[in-house]
Amino acid sequence: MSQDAILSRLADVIESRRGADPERSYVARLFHKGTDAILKKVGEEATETVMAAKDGDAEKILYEVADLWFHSMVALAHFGLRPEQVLSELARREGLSGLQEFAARQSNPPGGTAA
Ligand SMILES: N=c1c2ncn([C@@H]3O[C@H](COP(=O)(O)OP(=O)(O)OP(=O)(O)O)[C@@H](O)[C@H]3O)c2ncn1[C@@H]1O[C@H](COP(=O)(O)O)[C@@H](O)[C@H]1O
Repeated sequence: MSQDAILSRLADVIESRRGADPERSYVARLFHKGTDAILKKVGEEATETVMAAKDGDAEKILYEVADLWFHSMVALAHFGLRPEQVLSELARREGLSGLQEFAARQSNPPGGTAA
């Protein structure tokens, strides 16, 4: 199966678990537990990614980043957001120097007021 649309397909599956039986679905269980549990998993997987990277273990890094992306997608769904919106944001940044983007953020921070 093509990998091109994996994020969209996975987001659809995650969305379909809303209201599903927490005994039969890991995603439904996370939704059922709520915001703090979902965000705790994102934090844990981020930490496990850092630990794998410190070990320099390529296979483990890929495994942990997959866990991190997956739990980040559950968090996105929890807040009514889609991975396509993240991809659009990355596309918007494409070709824009990270330094230019940083300067733009200072004068127009996302969801905040300028410093
Ligand atoms: N991609 C994933 C995926 N990646 C990781 N995980 C689960 O995320 C959990 C990771 O937790 P940890 O690594 O911390 O291990 P753990 O000790 O078992 O978890 P905790 O007890 O610490 O919470 C494990 O239970 C993994 O099985 C995932 N669970 C589901 N998916 C996808 O989501 C779909 C829907 O899943 P269900 O809702 O379970 O049907 C699946 O078909 C998959 O495509």
